[in-house]
Amino acid sequence: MERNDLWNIIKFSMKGDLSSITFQTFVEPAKPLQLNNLQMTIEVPTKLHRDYWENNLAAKFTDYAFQATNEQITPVMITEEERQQLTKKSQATTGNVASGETTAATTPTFMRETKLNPKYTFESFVIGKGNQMAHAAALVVSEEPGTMYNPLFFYGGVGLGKTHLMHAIGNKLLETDPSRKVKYVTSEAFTNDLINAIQTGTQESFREEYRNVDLLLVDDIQFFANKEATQEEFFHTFNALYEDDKQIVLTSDRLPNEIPKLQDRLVSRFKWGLSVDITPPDLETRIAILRNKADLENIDIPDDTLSYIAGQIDSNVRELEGALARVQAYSQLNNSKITTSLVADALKSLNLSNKLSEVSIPVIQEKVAKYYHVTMAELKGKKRNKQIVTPRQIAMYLSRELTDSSLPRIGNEFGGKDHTTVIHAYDKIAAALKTDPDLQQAIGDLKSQLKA
Ligand SMILES: Nc1ncnc2c1ncn2[C@@H]1O[C@H](COP(=O)(O)OP(=O)(O)OP(=O)(O)O)[C@@H](O)[C@H]1O
Repeated sequence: MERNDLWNIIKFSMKGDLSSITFQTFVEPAKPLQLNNLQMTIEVPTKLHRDYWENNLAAKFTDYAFQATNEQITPVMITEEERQQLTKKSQATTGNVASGETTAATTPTFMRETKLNPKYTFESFVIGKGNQMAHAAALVVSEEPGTMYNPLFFYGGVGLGKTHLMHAIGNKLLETDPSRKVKYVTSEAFTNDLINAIQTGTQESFREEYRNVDLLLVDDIQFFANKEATQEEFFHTFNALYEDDKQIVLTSDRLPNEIPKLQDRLVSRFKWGLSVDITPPDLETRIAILRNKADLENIDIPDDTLSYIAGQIDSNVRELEGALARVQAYSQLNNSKITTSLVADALKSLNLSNKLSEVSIPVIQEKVAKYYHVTMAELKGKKRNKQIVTPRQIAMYLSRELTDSSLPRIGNEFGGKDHTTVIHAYDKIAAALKTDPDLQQAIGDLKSQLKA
């Protein structure tokens, strides 16, 4: 989630929770500066504000952030004056931005304790077609680290569960044997740690810290792109761990050979183990993920409403969870039960997805069904008689024209049809439209009804 989106959600929650004077005094003037490594740096006007935040608001912040993102995000408070001093200092040295890490630079950053998210476990991970193999490989690695798949490399788009699986491996390993040393870092944190070690002459401790672990988890290694010194150091870290049969797990948004300027020797090492991709969840898995999450959080929500959310958001799981958190907040605020119409309102007013301001596929289906006097079930069904096939094809055509849903998603909304069926329907109607005045009339009528 973007920094400002998250901040707005937290502010919104705090507003409902604090007295209006407290809110105006302490929350209103605070400014989120940066969201990085599970820390949000927040600027406040004075030391008094900072102290108040640290003593009274930080815990609330973390709770609300967790509700919205499922991640343990800590606020790092900084006064305006401190920020100005840091900016001056960093301009004079490396051009580093003011961040929580800079303010806390008294101990080397790499000595920070690894924080695994306790909620990211195998139990809370929903298995579907797109992540089945990744899940199985992760489980094997957590049971027998350093033996079968080393390194284990997950790749795939954002918010699809790569970090979740990584933490699950760490959590499971520690549960089985709490004496094991597990280190989780993002590739950016690895780079920052290295820079910090070089600046403070503590490379030896850096190496000790990274090379004496049983399990090293490095997230988002696509950010190693173009970073020569980091790659060099990581190469040696990798070799030391590998030779010692220690487990390495890596994630990236793409395959190693697609990461720009990643040294060949790293690319080839990353291929020694197992690379598994994670693909976006299908509708059923999205519904299962939402159901799982709703049950975990004790959110009372009917099945058809969950299906509605899952139908609206097909990009990634993070957005899906974000939508559920927004819906929950919206229902609490309005003091009403969660229903499909409340969800439609909640998602629209929070402007979660542009698609929602457009016509949706179910609405198109309803209008077409009514226009041609067929039922919704017939429209989504398999019957092949002309009185039903034509309206079905028209509805598919309009879904493609008027929404930006993908072909597979349109197919899904029509009772799980293949995307090639949607293409065929679209082409057929588009061709007929050139010559058939009745069809032109019908499509014109339907479009104007849908836009009304
Ligand atoms: N299959 C799943 N079951 C349950 N929760 C899931 C699943 N997949 C993803 N999630 C949840 O979705 C959110 C985003 O997942 P995660 O952070 O692991 O994504 P990612 O692939 O690492 O993305 P990024 O590349 O942006 O770091 C997390 O809260 C995670 O728990």
